[in-house]
Amino acid sequence: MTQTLSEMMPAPSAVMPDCVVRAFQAALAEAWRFVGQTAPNPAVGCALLDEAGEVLGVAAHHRAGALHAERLALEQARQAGVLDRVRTAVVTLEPCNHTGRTRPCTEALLESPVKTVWIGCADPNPHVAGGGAACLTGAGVTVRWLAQAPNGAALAARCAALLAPFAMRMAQGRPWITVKQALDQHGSMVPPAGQTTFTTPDSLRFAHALRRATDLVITGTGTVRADAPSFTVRHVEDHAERRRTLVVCGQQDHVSPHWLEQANNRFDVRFCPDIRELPALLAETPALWAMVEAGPTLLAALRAQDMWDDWLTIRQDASGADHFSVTTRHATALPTTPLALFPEWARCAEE
Ligand SMILES: NC(=O)C1=CN([C@@H]2O[C@H](COP(=O)(O)OP(=O)(O)OC[C@H]3O[C@@H](n4cnc5c(N)ncnc54)[C@H](OP(=O)(O)O)[C@@H]3O)[C@@H](O)[C@H]2O)C=CC1
Ligand SMILES: Nc1c(N[C@@H]2O[C@H](COP(=O)(O)O)[C@@H](O)[C@H]2O)[nH]c(=O)[nH]c1=O
Repeated sequence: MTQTLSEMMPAPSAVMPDCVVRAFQAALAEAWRFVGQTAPNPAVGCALLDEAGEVLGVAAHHRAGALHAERLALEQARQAGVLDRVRTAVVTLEPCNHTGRTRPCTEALLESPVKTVWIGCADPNPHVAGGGAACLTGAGVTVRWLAQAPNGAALAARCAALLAPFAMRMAQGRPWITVKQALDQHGSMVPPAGQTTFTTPDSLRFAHALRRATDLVITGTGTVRADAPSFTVRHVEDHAERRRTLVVCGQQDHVSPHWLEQANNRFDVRFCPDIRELPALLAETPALWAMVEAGPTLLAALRAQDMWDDWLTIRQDASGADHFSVTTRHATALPTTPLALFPEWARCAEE
């Protein structure tokens, strides 16, 4: 018997209902609050819905060793007395199916009344890839991939942006590297005498939010000598209880012992005399996302070695206003840069 073309085509993927769109937005927003605190684990968000599509709860993974987003969301639903009503789970990352620091999330979902799981991104961890979705499907749960929904591309890109630092770690064994470069109206990076910065208060808040979201700062001895920088998060709130790493490129005896003593109180300080050794040094740290705050000499060296993933330029015009632009080195294009998760993203344009 011959089949018609439409009979041979797979059934079209389900359109994502509005309630699932809202649930993904809520899960992404909750996960974003913990970006910079979860390393070596990825930031993940989860939302739970009832039969009618009402969001019953939202949770995120807070830090390595704490409950995964799915387990925390289910536990919160149990405590709120609404666990019996849960029918759909929306997760930014494929639920895990292995026992690491915690038990598999697939187990928790299968023990719950969840019938459908919407997944934002596949797990890029080569040791566990594919296991979570297959396990759920095998147990009779309906699994829907965001990217396959006809209206899912934009949210799938946001989930990929959230996951990009972890995905880089899995693919290349090093953190995602974001360069932040401030230029004055003449194209110079050097601040006026007596200052370490010259960008607007809004831009400084953005820069400090980027510090908060990243796990590691890369700088050069030239910047340390010129600015004695603190690299602390001051212009935005920072509740994170974690110790970040500071990598200083250059010779240790080129920085003052006093600055180094203060830096050691705040950071795990590492020196990198040759940036060809930087990938190996970064691989030794648990960092997912690194931020470069360095002067023109080190930036030129990083560019020459292709040692960056996205490059954020904050350029001041003659009126003192700042303009943001982002270049990415990856063919996957802008939406997958983790910078896309910042509320300020709308200010950025591709160069
Ligand atoms: N506008 C902005 O966004 C920023 C501006 N600045 C400004 O930049 C100025 C400082 O710039 P600059 O002197 O260029 O300082 P850098 O921060 O670029 O540090 C330069 C040092 O980095 C080290 N370095 C360079 N290349 C390599 C390499 N391939 N491997 C390992 N180490 C390397 C060398 O250290 P060594 O000599 O010890 O070997 C070099 O002297 C200051 O005025 C500061 O305020 C700084 C940060 C951001
Ligand atoms: N000049 C410049 C920046 N410069 C970066 O900020 C560092 C100072 O940080 P801190 O010691 O924490 O105040 C400085 O050494 C350099 O790395 N950053 C910006 O957002 N805008 C700016 O205009």
